[in-house]
Amino acid sequence: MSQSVVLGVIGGSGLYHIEGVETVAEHRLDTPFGAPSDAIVEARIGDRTVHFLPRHGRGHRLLPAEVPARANIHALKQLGVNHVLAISACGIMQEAIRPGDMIVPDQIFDRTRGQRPSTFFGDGIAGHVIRRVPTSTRGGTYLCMEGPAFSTRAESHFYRNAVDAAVIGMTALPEAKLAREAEMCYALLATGTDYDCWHEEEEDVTVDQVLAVLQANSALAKQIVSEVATRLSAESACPCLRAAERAIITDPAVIPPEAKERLRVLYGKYLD
Ligand SMILES: CSC[C@H]1O[C@H](OP(=O)(O)O)[C@H](O)[C@@H]1O
Ligand SMILES: Nc1ncnc2[nH]cnc12
Repeated sequence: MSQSVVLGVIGGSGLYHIEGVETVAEHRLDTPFGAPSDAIVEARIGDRTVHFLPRHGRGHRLLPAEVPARANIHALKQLGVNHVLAISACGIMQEAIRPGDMIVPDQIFDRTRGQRPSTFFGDGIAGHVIRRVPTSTRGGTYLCMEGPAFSTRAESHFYRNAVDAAVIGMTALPEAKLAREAEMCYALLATGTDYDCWHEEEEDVTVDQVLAVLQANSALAKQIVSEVATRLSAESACPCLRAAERAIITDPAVIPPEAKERLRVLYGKYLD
C-alpha cells in the first residue's frame, strides 16, 4: 500500500539552516526519548513541505555521540516525515573521490562504541528490523566511527583496506538504524571534505579544512535539497515504510502499557 511522501532533511556539520526557502513554521517538539537537537523548521520548496533539523543544533553544540538521534527521528515521525535525506561531511577514503564530491553511500559499517542508544525497542517490547541494505540508494560504504577525535593513520588504513570504505563520518549511526525502525526511507548525502590521514600527498584532516569545503559547496548542497524536494514522487510503496510490520516478537498480551504508550507514535498501528 502506498503512502504520501513527506520529506525531512537532517543537516550535518556546516548546515544549520536552509537559506532562501520560505519558512512556514518552527516546531519545538518533545518526545518520549527527550528533546531533539533543535527546533524543526517547516519550509516550502516548490510544491513540497520539507522539515529541516540541524543534527548538531544551531551553533553546532552537540558532539556526534551527544546527538539525540532517537528524539530526532521520533520528532520527525510526529510531523509525518517518512523520507529522510541525511546530509553529512565526510572524510574521503578512496583516491578517485575529490574534495567537494557528493557521495550517496548504500552501506554503513559500524565502528561506534555502543554508547549511543540505537533502538526504540526494549523495556518490555522486543523487535528486530532487517537492515541488509540500510539506506534507500546506492554508492559505497560509509564507515561510522565513534569520534569525536579523528582517526589515527593505522585506523584510516584499516578502514580503507579491510572495509573498503568510500567515506568516513561519525553520525550516520544510530540515525540510519532508527530511521529504519521508524519505517522511514533514509538516504545519506555525504560531502567528501578531506582525505582523513591516509594520503601521502594530501593534508591531514582539520576542522578548518572540513568547513572550508562545506562553505564552498553550500550552494550545491542547497541545490540538491531543492532537486530532491522537487523530484521525489508524491507517493511511495517502498518496503522501508513497513519495516516494523513483522519486527515485533513480544506477545502483545505481555507488553507493558507504558511501553505501548512510549511507542504509540511509531507502532500504534501494530500494537492496538
Ligand atoms: C566538523 S568535522 C567532524 C564532524 O563532521 C561530521 O558531522 P556530520 O556527519 O553531522 O556532517 C562528522 O560526522 C563529525 O561529526
Ligand atoms: N576525516 C573525517 N573523519 C570523520 N568524520 C569526518 N567528517 C569530515 N571529515 C571526517
